[in-house]
This record gives sequence, C-alpha cells and structure tokens, in this order.
Amino acid sequence: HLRRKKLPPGPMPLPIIGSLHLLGNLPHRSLHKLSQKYGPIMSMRLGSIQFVIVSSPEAAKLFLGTHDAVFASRPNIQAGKYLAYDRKGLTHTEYGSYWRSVRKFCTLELLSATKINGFAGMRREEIELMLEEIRAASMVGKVVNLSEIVGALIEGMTCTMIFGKKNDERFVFKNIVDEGMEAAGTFNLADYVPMLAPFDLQGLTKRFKLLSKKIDNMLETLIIEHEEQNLINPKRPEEMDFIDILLSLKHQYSNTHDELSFTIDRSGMKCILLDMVAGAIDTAKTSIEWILAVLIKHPRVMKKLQKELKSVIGDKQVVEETDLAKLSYLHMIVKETFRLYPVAPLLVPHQSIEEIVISGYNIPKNTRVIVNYWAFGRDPKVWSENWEEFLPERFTDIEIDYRGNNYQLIQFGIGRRGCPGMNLGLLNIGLVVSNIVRCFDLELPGGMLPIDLDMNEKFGLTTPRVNPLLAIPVYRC
Ligand code: HEM
Repeated sequence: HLRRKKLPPGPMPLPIIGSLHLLGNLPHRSLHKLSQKYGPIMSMRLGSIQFVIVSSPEAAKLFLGTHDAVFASRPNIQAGKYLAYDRKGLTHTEYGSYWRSVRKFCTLELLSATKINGFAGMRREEIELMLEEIRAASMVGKVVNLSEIVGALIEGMTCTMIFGKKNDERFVFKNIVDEGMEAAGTFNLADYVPMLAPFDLQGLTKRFKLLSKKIDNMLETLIIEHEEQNLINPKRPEEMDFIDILLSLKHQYSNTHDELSFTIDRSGMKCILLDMVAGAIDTAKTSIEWILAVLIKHPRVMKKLQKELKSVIGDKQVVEETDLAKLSYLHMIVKETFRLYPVAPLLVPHQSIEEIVISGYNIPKNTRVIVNYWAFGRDPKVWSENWEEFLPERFTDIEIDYRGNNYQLIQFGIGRRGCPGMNLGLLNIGLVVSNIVRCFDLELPGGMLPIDLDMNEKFGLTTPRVNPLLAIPVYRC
C-alpha cells in the first residue's frame, strides 16, 4: 500500500544511458529546451544517476535558499578523486564539518578583504605591463589576441597571489593549469555509469593519474621551497602568499584555527591551493573575454562606458581599484554580460544529503542537482520581451545584484556553496576591463563589422568563446 513517490516530470530514460543522449554538445542549451517542456524542476536519469535540473530563479530559491543545507553537498566524481586529492579541499568536498572548517579558513584567511587588498600593488604592476604590451601593438597597428593577453594576465596575478610568483623555470603553470581544466571538464562516462569505471573506456582515469602526479610534483616543490625560505627569512604577514598562509597554520597552535591546524594535512593544503587556482583563472578570463566582445559588438555601449571613465578617472594614469565603485555603467555592463553569457552556465553540481519533498515532488537522497543558470537570463517573464537585446540600461532602476534574494543573477552561485572568491573575481574583471577600454578603442581585424562578430560558446568547466577574441587596438589616452 506504499504510494509510489513522485519524482519531478522529465524525459523517459533509456536503458543504461538514461537520457545522456539528450545533452548534446551544449548541455545548457539542450536542458533549457527540455525545461520548456517539463518545467523548472525537471527530473532526469543520466546514465544510472538521478538528477534534478533547476531552471528558474523561483525554483533555485527553493534549492539554494530555503533548502540550501539539504543540497549543499557535491557528487563524488572521478576528477575530485584523482585530481583533487580525494576531495580534501573545497570545491569537490562533501558537505560536513571538514568542508565547513576549510571554507571558513579560506574565507577568513585567504580571500578576506584585507588579504585581497594586500595584493593591490601587484595587480597594478601587472595591469600596467599588459597595457604597455597592448600599446606596443597599437603603435604598429598589430592585431592582438585579447583572449590570450587577458588569460596570461589573470593567470599571472593569480599565481603570484597563490604561489608567490607568476613564472617558474621548472614548470609552465599555464600548461599544467590548462591540462587540468581540460581533463576535469571532459565529459566522463564513468561518472554517469559507474559500473563502466573499471574499464576506463575513454582513457581518462589514466590521464587523471598521470596529471595528478605532475600537479603534485609541482605543488610539493613549491611548498618545500616556501618552507626552506621561511626558515631562513620568515615573511611578515602582509608579504605572505597563500602557500605561506597555509604553512603558517601549522605553526600557530594558539590561533583561532586550532582545530584546523591538525585537520588540514599536506594533501589538504595542496588541494586547497589547487581549488583556488582552478576557481580563479578561467572564470575571470572567460568573463572578461565576453565583456570585451560585447563591447566591441555594441559600439554605443563602448562609447558610453568610455565617457563614464573619462568623467570619473580624468587624467589619472590608470583606473585604480578604489575608482571601481564609482563606475556604475561598468557594473551594469558586467551584469548584462553575466545574464547573457554565463561563464559557469550550470554552476557546479550540488548533491542532496537526505530525501526531501519540494513543490510536491520527491527528491531522493544523493540526487545530483544542476542549476541551469543559463536559462535564467532568457526568460521573457523576468527580463521582458527584449531579453535577447544586450541592454545594460535595463539594470538602471532595478535592484538586482549577485547576493540579491531574487536569484536572477547568480553568476557566482549563492548560499553555502556560493563562490568564496566573488569579490576578488569582480575586482579583477572591473580592473582589467576598465583599464583596457579607457586606453584603447578596439577594432575588428580584416574590416569586420561589429555586428558580424560571432558569439558562439563552447562547453566545459567554463564556457569560453569558440574563437579567440582578436582586435586591433587604437591608443586613445
Ligand atoms: C568571475 C569570477 C568567478 C566566477 C564567475 C565564479 C563562479 C563560481 C560558481 C558558479 C561557483 C559554484 C557555486 C555553486 O556551487 O552553486 C563557484 C565556486 C567556487 N569558486 Fe568561484 N567564481 C569566480 C572566481 C573565483 C575566485 C577568484 C576564486 C578563488 C580565488 C574562486 C573559488 C571558488 C571555489 C573554491 C568554489 C567552490 C566553493 C565550494 O564548493 O564551497 N572563484 N565559483
């Protein structure tokens, strides 16, 4: 007499693969289409795993707000096992006391406003170097690859903050980071049909294992170097990079992280460093790439932003971090770009820790929850009929921000698992975009018209442009 519990509506799964065949190359787009048929809370079996796909701000509020604690875990996927030290950091780690302590430590000690401000000088130097590089190209009318230039800048700033340097003659950070992101972003059949895992049909497990050795060797070498340096010449707190801060945990038994100094072991340390690198670089790089692309595509918006920059910055040499709060049009542009071109369109998968009933549907324990944030920006009921238009002004009179309780603009996720690096991400984006746009007009090569610039995305851990953004910079300062 037990009533069969009702899952949310969704497509009928096939044997073994479930509905995997419906995902396509751009899952956020396929899932958006399916949600128009089945609704904003949709059930799908992918391989042998039960998923729920959440596709509207109201539904997201239920999962990431009202019942946040139930959905605050992460699935145990192979990338977490092999690349993330068996989930001993932040991003892949299951919900519980270990994750809570690590998260608190990262928020208070690594990503605090004071710590981030401490790197302002370094950021300024790097920005000036980049502007110089673009200026040199502008002198000879050379085409620049903005995707590459911005990528190298963000990577350099991030590695300096985390490792204490942007280059190392023994390892090319960029290659290792790119390889790791590529492998972790590859569709992995074994995560959906676990019984196939032992066969390693895609050769991914082997790749993960090789790569993890390479990554571990790099991190171990950097940590040992820091330990040796600190013995000879201990750094002052304001000079510490993330490795120093993590190492100092071990030596401060009377601090507020007593418990943690025993909890975070060597692999925990390395995993945290890795999560920071993985979380910071591609996200900011991809965001900036899209913002510059929309600015090139919409000369009206570009001119209006340049005007705002002129009136706020005047004749100063560079846009400084303290100027950013005054650039209200820039913030509207950033929001409008996030709406149409999310860099993590499906956020990061969540997993439920117990059974729960939501909107009359039964959601079993261990269900994986995907929030299709990409769909949110395309709902005419929320953004009106002109949702397809790139129109930063739509944010003029409405109070929508990333922490707002309407869940419309959750570019950084929200709730317990929301991005701990949001402020740093926004800072980097604002700083890079404003400085480039203030100094340069950006023209498309080969006489291409702005309207013809393609805006196609490819899917992975982040969703960058298919084609790199090329432009001819024209110096205007
Ligand atoms: C434009 C920049 C960024 C964007 C768009 C972004 C976006 C996101 C998103 C969507 C999530 C997942 C939220 C969820 O699960 O619901 C996330 C988590 C995370 N982000 Fe970011 N992020 C950015 C910058 C950064 C930076 C600068 C760092 C660190 C230095 C960082 C570190 C992390 C970490 C460690 C997590 C996992 C948190 C957890 O599982 O507890 N992110 N981010």
